[in-house]
Amino acid sequence: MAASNGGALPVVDLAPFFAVGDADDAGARARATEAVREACQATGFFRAVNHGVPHELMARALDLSAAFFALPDEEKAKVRPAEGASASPLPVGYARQPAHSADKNEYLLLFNPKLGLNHYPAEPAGFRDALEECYAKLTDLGLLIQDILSECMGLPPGFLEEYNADRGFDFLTALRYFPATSSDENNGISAHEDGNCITFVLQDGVGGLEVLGEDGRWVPAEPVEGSIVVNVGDVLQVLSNKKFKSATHRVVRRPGAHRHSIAFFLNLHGDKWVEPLPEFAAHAGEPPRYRGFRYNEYMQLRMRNKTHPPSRPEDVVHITHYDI
Ligand SMILES: O=C(O)CCC(=O)C(=O)O
Ligand SMILES: [Fe+2]
Repeated sequence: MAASNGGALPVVDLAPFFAVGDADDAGARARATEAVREACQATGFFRAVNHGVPHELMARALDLSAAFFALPDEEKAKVRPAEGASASPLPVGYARQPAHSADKNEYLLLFNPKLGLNHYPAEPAGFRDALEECYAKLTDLGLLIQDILSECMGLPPGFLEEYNADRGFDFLTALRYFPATSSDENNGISAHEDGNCITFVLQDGVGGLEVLGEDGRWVPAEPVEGSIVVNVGDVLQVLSNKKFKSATHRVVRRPGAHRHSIAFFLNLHGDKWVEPLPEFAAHAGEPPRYRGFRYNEYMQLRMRNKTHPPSRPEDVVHITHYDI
């Protein structure tokens, strides 16, 4: 069988967090928590299995997404609110990366369906339901992983839950990457770190997602059916004063096939203040490695990277902007 074993990505089995009444649950939960801690300190990337998101839903959402992106461009372009009309932090609906962008993909973006801000495609039938079901399940998974992270960061129970209690800034993107046209025309998403708290990726069988390993080599996050790739974003790297890594990752396009993925971003409210927590700085006898900032300021600087790409790569804003 050509399927890989998932390469070098650590696998975390979340089953013990869903089991009830088994005497060994506490031990199994502690082992899973330790595996998350190790992965987040090493690269910030792992693969979750038995995560509570039904495999049938994941496959259905990816299939319907492929059917949507296969529609003619005029159809897809209808799923876009008028310029300036969006009340959401990012434009909802369909978009294709601009021609000047090094990233070669198109996507459909939605916020929390409960906010009523989204624009959905009329076709294919069932796509909206699948996206909304995914959104709800991935939010639940985000809250579970956030609890596990709170625990493995040694924070008081419920700390991150309280710090990041607002679900108004999370978003989901269904993505389609175009096939590579040659071996040097194959960038899907350039190497980056996610700015948010925690990201999940569901992907079809094509492959191309890669994470930068500790030794500086790219490790493929090969598709493994039913698994979800999890990565830590910049917010957790800052809170943990660099103890937890915001994973550097990219997507390399493969020849001969479009690639489909669904990414969910557990985010932070724009008004939140982000700085190294005392547990990782003063109380640990460590100097803070970042100055504090309001999250919205960082989100806006990152948006500017896209809307007004700086001509010099060193002017692109990353979390290093707040380095001390
Ligand atoms: O499509 C993927 O596999 C990853 C997407 C990603 O890294 C992003 O949107 O930030
Ligand atoms: Fe990303």
